[in-house]
Amino acid sequence: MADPPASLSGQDVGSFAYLTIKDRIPLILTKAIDTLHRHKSEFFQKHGEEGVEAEKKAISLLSKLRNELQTDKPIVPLVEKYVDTDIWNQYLEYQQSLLSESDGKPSWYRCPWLYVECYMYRRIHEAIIQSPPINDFDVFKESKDQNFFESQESVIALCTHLQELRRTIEDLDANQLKTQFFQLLQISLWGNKCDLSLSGGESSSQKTNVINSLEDLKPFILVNDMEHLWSLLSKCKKTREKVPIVRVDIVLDNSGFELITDLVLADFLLSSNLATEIHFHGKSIPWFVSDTMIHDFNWLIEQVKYYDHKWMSKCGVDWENYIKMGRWVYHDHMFWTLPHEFAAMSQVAPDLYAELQKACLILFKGDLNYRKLTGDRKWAFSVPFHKALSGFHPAPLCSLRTLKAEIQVGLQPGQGEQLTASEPSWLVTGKYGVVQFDGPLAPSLEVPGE
Ligand SMILES: O=P(O)(O)OC[C@@]1(O)O[C@H](CO)[C@@H](O)[C@@H]1O
Ligand SMILES: [Mn+2]
Repeated sequence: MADPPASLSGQDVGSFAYLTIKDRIPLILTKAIDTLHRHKSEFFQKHGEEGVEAEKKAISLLSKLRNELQTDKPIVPLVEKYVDTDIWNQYLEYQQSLLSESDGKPSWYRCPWLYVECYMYRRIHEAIIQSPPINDFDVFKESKDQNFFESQESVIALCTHLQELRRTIEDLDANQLKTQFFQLLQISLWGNKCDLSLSGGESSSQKTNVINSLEDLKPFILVNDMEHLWSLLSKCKKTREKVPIVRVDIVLDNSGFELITDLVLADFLLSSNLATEIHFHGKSIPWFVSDTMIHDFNWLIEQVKYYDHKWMSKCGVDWENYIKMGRWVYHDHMFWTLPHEFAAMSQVAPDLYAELQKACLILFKGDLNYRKLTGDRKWAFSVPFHKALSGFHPAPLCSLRTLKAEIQVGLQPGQGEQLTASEPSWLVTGKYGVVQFDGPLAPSLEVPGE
């Protein structure tokens, strides 16, 4: 099999990767430092002088990181013992092995963008765990919570919509159910626009009622495989006597409004009997500013449950019950916060790969997951999604992604080039999206070993 294309990297001056490393990541680091500053009195109240010293230490570590990045210093090994420290340092050695003598050391602009961006977030985590007693502080928690509070109107509308849907769901025929399914898939897709790492931490909450704008947004869905998802889940539903469990896994992305859209979709999948259990996969450390951790997941459900709105609090009560009954299960494997492309998962995290193989369908939310599914490489726009997955296929899978990086595959011949000509920023603003499926080929088309 031919070598895959080169990785996106900061070596391409002017590229989105280059601009992210040069401008956006230092801004995110500065905001993290500011957040620590603003919590100084809280740290003092909680921990006395020790808390203030810890804040100072974390800030100096983050400032050092920012300087390394802004002066393109060599990437340095992690030093604090943690569950994944050795894996990260082995990965750095692997990056070194890819460079020739003359290339020099792995550095911020020389290494793949995917690696250095993930590494940056892991270094933020190292700075915090090196600063006890504030070693469990989430520098992004405030902005994740703020995104939820600023999206209240849309959350109320969505929860009301879901409860109305649940009241009538028994009377819907297959076509009506499909229509509702497609609507909630699109709402989950567009919920992905609310991403703080794109906005550099600036607010990106959902201000308008997204349900009313689905028709207007439809032309911006470049790949729409929703029919595949419907036929897959309908088939699973029909074979329930033989296969009683229909499991859908959702690899989460951002907390706040996007997470609400994912929980609403997950509730519908159970209420419609299209699935019998939902498994969510979140991050185990603060990641890409807005990505969901267990404390965000639990906090959000608590907020919804105690919100002073009848239908919203009904959703929160239902969602808490799904978790208690084991119909919703939350996982946070450390693989999701490693730098590896997903094609490496079966080698690096065989337990996670085996877990995902239990699913009838895996939904991958967001842009970073898409970058890892396709290896963040310079594929031609018309390369088939299956090929770009480079053998990653634990189960039928679908990416729900708004485009925020210069990578897109599975387009029609000429479709990408046409967009580049008419709208040069189409790959990176989040304005366009895909619902892109990779499932079992029809048996006659399956070519062994391809
Ligand atoms: O995975 P998400 O939350 O959809 O988006 C994450 C992300 O798009 O934010 C940054 C914006 O440049 C990218 O580096 C990264 O891929
Ligand atoms: Mn994200």
